[in-house]
Amino acid sequence: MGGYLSSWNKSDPAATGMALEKAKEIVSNDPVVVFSKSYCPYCTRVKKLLRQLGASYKVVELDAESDGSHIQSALAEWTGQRTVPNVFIGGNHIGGCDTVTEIHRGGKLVPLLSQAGALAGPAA
Ligand SMILES: N[C@@H](CCC(=O)N[C@@H](CS)C(=O)NCC(=O)O)C(=O)O
Repeated sequence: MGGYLSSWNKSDPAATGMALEKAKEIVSNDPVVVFSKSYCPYCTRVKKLLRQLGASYKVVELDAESDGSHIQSALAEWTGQRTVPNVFIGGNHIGGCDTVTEIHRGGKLVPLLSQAGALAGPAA
């Protein structure tokens, strides 16, 4: 059985493996990474919070990437989380919008961002 319909959106271990390598490389190269979907309101909320805090962050919009569904599967295998936003800070998996918001409420988000080097230093 061939054709694009038979492969559409089905699990593809090789592609997921390659997507995992790619996701790990992105996460190790950027202090803050948000795997997102452009239409996702929770993603918008997280990106807005990070922007308001003055953090620099990398966004990967999975719905705009040709291998986005493979990256999503790879993230699910790696982190146990399939939903977006899927946020990493300092190379560590943090979670989604609820978790990031909760961490911020507890006063721990800014220190995490700072430790990861995502915040500009204090003005001289
Ligand atoms: N409680 C989650 C909600 C996230 C959520 O429901 N995201 C939706 C998109 S708006 C999702 O990932 N749905 C599954 C999918 O898009 O594959 C959070 O705080 O991040």
